[in-house]
Amino acid sequence: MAFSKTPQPILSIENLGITYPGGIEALRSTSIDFQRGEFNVLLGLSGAGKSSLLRALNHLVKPTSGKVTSAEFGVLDNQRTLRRHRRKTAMVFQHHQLILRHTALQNVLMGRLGYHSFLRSLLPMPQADLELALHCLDRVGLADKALSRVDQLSGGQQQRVGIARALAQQPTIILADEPVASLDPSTSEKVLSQLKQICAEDGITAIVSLHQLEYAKRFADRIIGLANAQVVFDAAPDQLDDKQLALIYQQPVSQRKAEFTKDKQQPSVQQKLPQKTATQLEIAR
Ligand SMILES: Nc1ncnc2c1ncn2[C@@H]1O[C@H](COP(=O)(O)OP(=O)(O)OP(=O)(O)O)[C@@H](O)[C@H]1O
Repeated sequence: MAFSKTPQPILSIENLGITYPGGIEALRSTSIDFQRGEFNVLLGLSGAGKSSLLRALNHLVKPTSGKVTSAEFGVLDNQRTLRRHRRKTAMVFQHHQLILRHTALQNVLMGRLGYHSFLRSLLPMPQADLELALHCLDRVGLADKALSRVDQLSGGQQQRVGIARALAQQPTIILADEPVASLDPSTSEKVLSQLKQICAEDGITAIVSLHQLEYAKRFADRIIGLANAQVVFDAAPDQLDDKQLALIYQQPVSQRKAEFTKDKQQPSVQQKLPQKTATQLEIAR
């Protein structure tokens, strides 16, 4: 089940744990090496811990234990290292987080902000940044929309602007948190194909959380399955059989406990219903 390790991971987590205030454990002591240029998909039920893991990789969520190590910059344990790591680690979000009243080009230029001081970023962007931003829009097929306001673009086009903004960071890693969750199937496929192709061309490591098993199987080089805050599968998509799927899609422990308690202590909804209504429910099934 373990994924074969090559000597040079670009990003590693070691005994990483995330517990939110209130005691909710989103990730239990987890260690993973992410290899250069790989397209990784995090798969799991809602609440399994995908977003928490993804966001901990650039400390948008602060881990409560363990460490994240960038091959380029070292352990993320100080502001300087974190700033440098974040500059080369771009994010693509489910709701793209674009400024809707700005043009596509203005949004893509935001990807360059990490390369400038605060004062410099108040001035017009350098010509080289403008050219790079246009090139990034061109790569996602939206050069002709550079001067369109983002609120005039379709959902798929908006997500492609989000990808172009990520590319403008000239990243070595892209973290994408459910990038196609708001898109229809055909647009989702186009967006994921484009993301995968660009990452392959540029040698970018992608770590992408997805809900759709079929996309995970089709696009991932490696699938990391999470359930109940733990990695339960870590291998190439062709290793994913029914047994492994059952592990990934097992009911959350909290839900199982709640149902066990409910079964033991309380009559089921059907038991509580008058006999006639319960029979009608049975028939309606
Ligand atoms: N900010 C937070 N504060 C408290 N608990 C949180 C917070 N964010 C997430 N959680 C909890 O942590 C657990 C893991 O959540 P997470 O969002 O990482 O899962 P997920 O697999 O990404 O789910 P989804 O697919 O629905 O986005 C869940 O029980 C969730 O309720």
